[in-house]
Amino acid sequence: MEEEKSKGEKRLQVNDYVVGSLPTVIYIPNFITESEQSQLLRHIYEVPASRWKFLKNRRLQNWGGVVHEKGLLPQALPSWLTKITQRIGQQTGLFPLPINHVLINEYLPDQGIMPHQDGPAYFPVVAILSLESPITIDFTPHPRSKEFETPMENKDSTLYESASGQINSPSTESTDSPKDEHHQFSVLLMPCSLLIFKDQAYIDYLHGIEDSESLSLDKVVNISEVIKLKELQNPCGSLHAVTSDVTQDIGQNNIFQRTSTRVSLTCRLVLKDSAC
Ligand SMILES: O=C(O)CCC(=O)C(=O)O
Ligand SMILES: [Fe+2]
Repeated sequence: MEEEKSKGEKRLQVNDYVVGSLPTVIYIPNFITESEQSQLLRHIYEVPASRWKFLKNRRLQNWGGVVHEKGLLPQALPSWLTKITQRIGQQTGLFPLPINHVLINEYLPDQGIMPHQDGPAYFPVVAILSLESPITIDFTPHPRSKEFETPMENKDSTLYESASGQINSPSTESTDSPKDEHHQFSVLLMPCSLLIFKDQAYIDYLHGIEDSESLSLDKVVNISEVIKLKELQNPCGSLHAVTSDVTQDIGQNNIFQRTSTRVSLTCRLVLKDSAC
């Protein structure tokens, strides 16, 4: 992989990591090592219990300050987080300023996050680091893409907005069908991986995780990760079938059963600092 040096960190050629048909969805496997994952998890679970905010179907920690319409009421990120956010900034080169906001979401196997947009408070690039267990994140064209809508009604919007401190535009639970079913896709997020989505994927798509213990691999665009997952689930299984006919194998067994907790770090940049 072609790489160049940038401020002590190797700059990745992010275009080499584009998955699916949108050029603005980037998936980097093994962005951190397993030992870095363990260190992060240790920090996450060592914080005082009061750091956790409980939502209807998951809990989260908010780091960096409170996000509201006027911008961010900033609070410095702890060093165990800046270690990783600086690396994301330097290796991807996709953030014009240091990442200043991190949400840590914890999902039990039957928990997810409803389809939503992250909204205009953030610079339109999101980096999501996945820890502990795999999950699929689904992208759906916004029913009214191109224009930013405010929420009308949704399952957990009140809790989500107040407790997470972010300005979100969750899906409206409307019966509108997406503009083009064929443009729905999923990305399989393995532990230690980094997902980045930006621009069109940020603005014209909703993203979400089903609150179900069974996740479909049908629409996954990063197929090589599906193969890895199947190897993990069935190390002595029919590997030859996987390598000889990937599509057929995925078609035969395309449900992934979640059995353990997943933790994610959503790393973003709030451009407006409301303290200024
Ligand atoms: O946990 C994830 O992968 C998604 C989190 C997310 O979409 C958010 O925090 O806005
Ligand atoms: Fe999000």
